[in-house]
Amino acid sequence: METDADAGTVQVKGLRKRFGSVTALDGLSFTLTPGQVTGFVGPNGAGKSTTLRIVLGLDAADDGEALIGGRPYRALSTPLQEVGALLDAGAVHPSRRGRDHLLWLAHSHRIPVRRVDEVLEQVGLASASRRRAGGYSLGMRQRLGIAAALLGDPPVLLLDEPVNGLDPEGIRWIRGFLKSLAREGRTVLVSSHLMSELEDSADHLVVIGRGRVIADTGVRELLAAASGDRVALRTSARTEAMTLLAAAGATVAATDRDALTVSGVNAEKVVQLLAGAGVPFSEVSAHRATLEEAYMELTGDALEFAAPPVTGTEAS
Ligand SMILES: Nc1ncnc2c1ncn2[C@@H]1O[C@H](COP(=O)(O)OP(=O)(O)OP(=O)(O)O)[C@@H](O)[C@H]1O
Repeated sequence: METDADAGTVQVKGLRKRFGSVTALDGLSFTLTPGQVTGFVGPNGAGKSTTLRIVLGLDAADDGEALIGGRPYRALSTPLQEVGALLDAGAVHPSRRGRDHLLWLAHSHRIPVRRVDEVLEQVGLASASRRRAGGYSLGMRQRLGIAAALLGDPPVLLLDEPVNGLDPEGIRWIRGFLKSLAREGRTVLVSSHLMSELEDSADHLVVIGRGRVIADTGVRELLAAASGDRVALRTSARTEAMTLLAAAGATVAATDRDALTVSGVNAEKVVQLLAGAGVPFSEVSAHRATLEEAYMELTGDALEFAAPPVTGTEAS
């Protein structure tokens, strides 16, 4: 990897792009920093692929610019060593063997052949590397695509929907792998239209909708804000607990036969009140929102294809 401090920084500045009457990008700006997995999230059609294509010099912006290590993609002298990308895992010719595909890439970019075997090993494809790509499963094609992105040992990795179509084992593998790449100090961007896919892997999120940034935030901060002061409570005496907590000024909602969500009173106070009144309980914990909940709260109706909100008791 390069040691240049700026090599891993990706800057997207005021990108605009129209396709006929469709505004795909409407003044999009964000910066990616090294050492983090950034989730690039938005519903279908939000503009994720268009952004990545522009960053990678495959499409031209109408306005604005995208810089990798301070330079536009076309100005990079050794692009594969500066940015690795996975855009379309199906792009490998089916009759080509996995290893040959990487060898061809390595030769054409003056990358040493030993890197081919290193990356095949790294993505867990070494034993299947002499098979033709046409016989690969989707998961194996994704791994080959990631191997190609890693070939030049770049400080920046941009992966468009790498989890798409993977089985649970493949998803688990990719999450851990992306995190380990970020821990090595690389800048990792992974796009997805499903927030749940980024649970446990993203450190930072850039959420977009209709070609604009809706949120640019740390995952921890987002979850803390979405979790609010809600407390989850498990009790076999639901009615008594509800009456007691409501009398103390809390707002209480039943979420299950023996579970309540309490807001307006913190966990410590809930324990104090229940214990003081002799109401039995088996669990009191600060409610931790899921990334999906936080996302819905954040984006609300900003999303083009959001489902109508579920209200009242249906939400439980
Ligand atoms: N080559 C093109 N010609 C016309 N319209 C396009 C083209 N590429 C993208 N668009 C439109 O631009 C908008 C943004 O598309 P884009 O593919 O960037 O979204 P996305 O967030 O990647 O969506 P998905 O999750 O479905 O991949 C959409 O309305 C799309 O239909």
